Amino acid sequence: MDGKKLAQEVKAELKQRVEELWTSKQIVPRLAVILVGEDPASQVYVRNKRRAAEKIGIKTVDNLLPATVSEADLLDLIYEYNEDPNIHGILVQLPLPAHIDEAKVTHAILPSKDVDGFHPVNMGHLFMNMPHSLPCTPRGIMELLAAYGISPAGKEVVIVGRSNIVGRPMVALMLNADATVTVAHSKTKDLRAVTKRADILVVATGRPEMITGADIKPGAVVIDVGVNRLADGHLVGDVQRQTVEGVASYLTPVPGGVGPMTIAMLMKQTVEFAEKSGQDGY
Ligand SMILES: NC(=O)C1=CN([C@@H]2O[C@H](COP(=O)(O)OP(=O)(O)OC[C@H]3O[C@@H](n4cnc5c(N)ncnc54)[C@H](OP(=O)(O)O)[C@@H]3O)[C@@H](O)[C@H]2O)C=CC1
Ligand SMILES: Nc1nc(=O)c2c([nH]1)NC[C@@H]1CN(c3ccc(C(=O)N[C@@H](CCC(=O)O)C(=O)O)cc3)C=[N+]21
Ligand SMILES: [Mg+2]
Repeated sequence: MDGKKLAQEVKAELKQRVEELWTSKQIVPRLAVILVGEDPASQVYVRNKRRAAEKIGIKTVDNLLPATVSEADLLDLIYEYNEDPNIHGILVQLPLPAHIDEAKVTHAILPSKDVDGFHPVNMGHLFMNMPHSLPCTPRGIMELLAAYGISPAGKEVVIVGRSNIVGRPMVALMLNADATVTVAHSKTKDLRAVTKRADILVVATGRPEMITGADIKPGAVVIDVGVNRLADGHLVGDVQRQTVEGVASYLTPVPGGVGPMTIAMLMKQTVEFAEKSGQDGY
């Protein structure tokens, strides 16, 4: 499944919507990105986001804060963006340094500007199938499946991983799409027995190539969320491509699968918020 190609198509459509927003309302979508510390992987994401935004016509306001920044100063920056009517989306790159409370920061972002969909209000709405903001990675996966004509309705969907960023919101989106959902994690007994049931398997563990061909039902659709940088600089997923390829009907590559879709969905959410600005919010 070619996430890179689909992401290009999504971004081309967004570019048109951004032009229309300017013509009709003289609004430029603006996204504030906050990165704390100098984690090299995070810097790559921030750079990719900035590049995608530039192409579409979204303005990004990048804040690269030192790892030593205080929680109070970080919160103050968020409050400023909450108040600023020209900022439509706020994203704080996770994980944060240990001295900063991630929950406190996530909860400080105004739900109406929460492009990641991580605020408990947005997460709650999502689980009740009344979403305001959709987490980018799971949403990108749903759009990939749709583009390939794969409907989760009535299917056995197994999600490996239960993080707030990927696994949990993925559960909600799959349930909202009428799948029968099973969630596996590090305490799951006999993981293979569980993954082998899946018609659609979503893997988000951060364990390089942990899922192999022996873990898959023949013909399954396999979505690899993992992005693991090996010591030799090589990028691999959580799924072992060589052994899974021959067993699965579809597999998302790493790189070029879920990653580019995540960025495209971040752009989409920002444009949607800009389009809604001035309307009844929260
Ligand atoms: N492509 C993209 O857009 C994105 C990619 N990623 C990538 O996806 C991966 C996962 O990210 P994230 O969800 O943030 O990771 P977390 O570390 O937050 O969560 C990992 C989850 O996997 C579970 N897990 C870990 N080891 C095993 C195991 N051996 N068997 C079964 N379950 C296991 C954990 O279980 P437990 O809860 O019990 O600890 C946990 O729920 C990473 O590689 C990350 O880089 C993440 C976000 C976006
Ligand atoms: N608040 C927050 N929101 C996030 O969405 C978020 C986050 N924090 N912290 C980190 C994870 C990870 N993540 C990725 C996004 C894009 C790629 C991506 O574009 N990957 C490319 C290649 C990247 C490369 O070459 O390194 C690909 O898979 O083809 C990867 C990973 C978003 N995350
Ligand atoms: Mg922390």
